[in-house]
Amino acid sequence: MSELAATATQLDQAGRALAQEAARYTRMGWMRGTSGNLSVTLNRDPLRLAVTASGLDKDELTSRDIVVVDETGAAVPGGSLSGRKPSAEAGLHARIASVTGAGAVVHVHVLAPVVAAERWPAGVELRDLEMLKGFGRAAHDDLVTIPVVPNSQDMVVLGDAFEAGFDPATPALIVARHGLYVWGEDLHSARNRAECLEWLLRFSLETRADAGGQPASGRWT
Ligand SMILES: CSCCC(=O)C(=O)COP(=O)(O)O
Ligand SMILES: [Zn+2]
Repeated sequence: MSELAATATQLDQAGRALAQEAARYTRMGWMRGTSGNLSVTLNRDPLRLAVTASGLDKDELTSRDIVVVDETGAAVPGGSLSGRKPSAEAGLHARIASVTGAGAVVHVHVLAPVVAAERWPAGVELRDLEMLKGFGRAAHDDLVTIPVVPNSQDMVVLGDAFEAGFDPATPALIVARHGLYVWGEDLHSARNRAECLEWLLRFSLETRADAGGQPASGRWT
């Protein structure tokens, strides 16, 4: 295997999957403008990810608009068929994949997590909701806390903050005033988790009194 630690076929498959998934998130309104980025793990040792290229409209990616990066998020030699740069956030993708063993990492600029982090900057607490099952947790779990870290342009700073608060049972991270990271064994699993978590966060914002929401009866809060 080459320095890329991936065959041309693997790269083509990864590129198609990432482009298709990014277009789907754009249609959902979760990758507005050029926001958001996605990655899949190609190889564990050495760590190699295929990550979306930087600064592109994520609705218009082709299978060539991906870059192979190493464990620091740096492009490996010959890692881009299109000569593009990796996502500015590739370093955090690589850190998450390294620490969690995830097969895919999704970063979206969906609104609810960012608003929730404004309300609960120490972490967003969720409990007793059926949708927690779709997030890989039991609905009856006492408490699930989605960690929140301050935004930074330095992916090492963000990675250190993520790792400091990492709980293996919670496959998500909110970056304050920025967006949401969710991971899973593949893109499909990460998307399911992201969709369920977005629902959970919207529910919290709309029903918790400490977010200015309207509890229906008070019985469940
Ligand atoms: C308006 S997007 C600002 C950059 C960002 O947060 C993002 O998710 C997209 O960055 P990339 O380098 O992956 O295009
Ligand atoms: Zn972002």
